[in-house]
Amino acid sequence: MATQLKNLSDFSHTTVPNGTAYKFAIAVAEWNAEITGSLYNGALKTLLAHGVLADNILSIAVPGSFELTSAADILLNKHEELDAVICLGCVIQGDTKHFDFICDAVANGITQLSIKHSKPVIFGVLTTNDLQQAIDRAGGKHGNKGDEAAITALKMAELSAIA
Ligand SMILES: Nc1c(NC[C@H](O)[C@H](O)[C@H](O)CO)[nH]c(=O)[nH]c1=O
Ligand SMILES: CC(=O)[C@@H](O)COP(=O)(O)O
Repeated sequence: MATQLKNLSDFSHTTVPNGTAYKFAIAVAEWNAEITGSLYNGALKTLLAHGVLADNILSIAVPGSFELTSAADILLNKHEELDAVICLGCVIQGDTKHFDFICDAVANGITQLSIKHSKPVIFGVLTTNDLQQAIDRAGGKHGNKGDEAAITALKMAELSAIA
């Protein structure tokens, strides 16, 4: 499994841009809140640790991961100054195919949104078979996907600035 080869929180501080000049939004799904809360805390801590000003981080909650795409679209339409939007969620397989539809909708929706706005929209959504896999990736043995999402946002904001 790829994550077993790379800890989600493993990154070199020397390769992460300083975020003082950048403005970010974080959209967090309320489903599986004990997991998404950990993802959010990881992302926030990582942004602040790399110089992002607290006043330059706009955070909102949405009911579920399916709503992350529309929330990011609303944020990008209303706040043109944003350099990137981080979308955080946790989708856990249930008894039906609902999992597949949500995961596909969010992944494809976020991808299309990033292209529509020419702004980085970061896919920080766990899509796991069970709760333990989510725990392992939200500050557990495989690190925190919120950290990874924040690092990605910083790198993409820098890329957008220098490209
Ligand atoms: N089962 C999970 C959901 N389901 C809710 C959807 O995301 C959505 O809010 C609903 O279908 C109404 O549009 N959401 C998660 O984030 N994680 C899940 O495991
Ligand atoms: C991903 C989901 O929506 C899922 O948790 C819902 O569970 P079920 O498929 O058993 O209805």
